[in-house]
Amino acid sequence: MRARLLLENGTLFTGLAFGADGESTGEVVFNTGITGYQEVLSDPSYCGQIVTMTQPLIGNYGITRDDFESVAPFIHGFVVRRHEPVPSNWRAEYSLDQLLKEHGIVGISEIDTRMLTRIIRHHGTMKGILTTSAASVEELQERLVGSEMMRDQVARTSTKYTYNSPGSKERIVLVDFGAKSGILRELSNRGCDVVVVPQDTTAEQIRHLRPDGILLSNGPGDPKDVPDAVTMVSELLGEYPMFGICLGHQLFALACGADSERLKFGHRGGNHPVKELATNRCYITSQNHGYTVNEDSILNTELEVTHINNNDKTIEGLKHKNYPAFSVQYHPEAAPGPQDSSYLFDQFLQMIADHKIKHPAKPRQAELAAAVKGALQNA
Ligand SMILES: NC(=O)CC[C@H](N)C(=O)O
Repeated sequence: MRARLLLENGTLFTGLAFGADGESTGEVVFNTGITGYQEVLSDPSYCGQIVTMTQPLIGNYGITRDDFESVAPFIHGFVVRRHEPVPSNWRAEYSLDQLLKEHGIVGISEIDTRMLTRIIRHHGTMKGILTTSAASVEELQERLVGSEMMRDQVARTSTKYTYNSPGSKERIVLVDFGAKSGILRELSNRGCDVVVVPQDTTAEQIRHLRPDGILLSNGPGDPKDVPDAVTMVSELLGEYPMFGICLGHQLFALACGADSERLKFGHRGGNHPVKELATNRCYITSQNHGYTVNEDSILNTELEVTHINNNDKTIEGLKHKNYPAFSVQYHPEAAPGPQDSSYLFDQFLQMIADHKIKHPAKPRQAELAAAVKGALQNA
């Protein structure tokens, strides 16, 4: 069966359909990972996007329950050069085609994904419509023009309820803006007592959880679409050690008074070189983002740039000059991609340990102690 992808600039790709029948619109982006299509499909940060894999052979190792990065995929379409319907892998439980069918996601194969990627690199990311319908190109164009880009992806992908993943060590409040499971996995592997909270949790509600540290997760969309989260971060800054990942990094920057902007075509893949400025060392990182922190906007803040992208020199890491808080634009939890940056989770836990030495009594406990002492003296 035929599927078609029409871009905002008028380019039409005709290929073979796989996955679900139907039609969807979204921002068309590309990912350069050679493996990891399952993690890409299930990364909530792709919510509302039509994803193209530049690796030409996709589906050959199938789908495994253990490799999901969220319970369900949120992408709006999947574009590949060649779709392999029969997986060949002992871990495969079912096929890519089945996964897309189960979740109503339209796939298209047998199109020139190299050409599509070059168009996106040249023009920048743009909207597209992916369909298995027989509609005329004019009809598709009309629907594409009339379609709105999503603005509420964080609310769609975040947990609705607070839940606990118990551990015996530090209590980390993980604010879920559309978090990949890998973040929770990294914290749990280190024995942390993780409390995952919804994206609209207030600073006061987080204080009631008595955290040792706060982790701001990755997530989809424009960081400026979640202003209440920026307020929450600014209220808790300095009070608790904080670590921001991807969207969390952008929210941390906005909370410190910096600005964010859209990248022409974003960074998506497992091969992005990032330079750590303190050591001049280069890390190959896993990335998936379309926005970045504006460099000039850092100047009037208390932020310091710690990492830059070696390809386009954009900001990849920040730290607060006076508070225990830092962030990275890339994915230390990998999944998919290189695991070289997982040490950042250890760095976060070390920051929490140092903070505890400097602030042995939590402000609230100190307040309580002072109140009790006052009450005893007056008695
Ligand atoms: N993976 C992420 O957290 C992405 C952050 C943000 N949605 C962006 O595209 O820049």
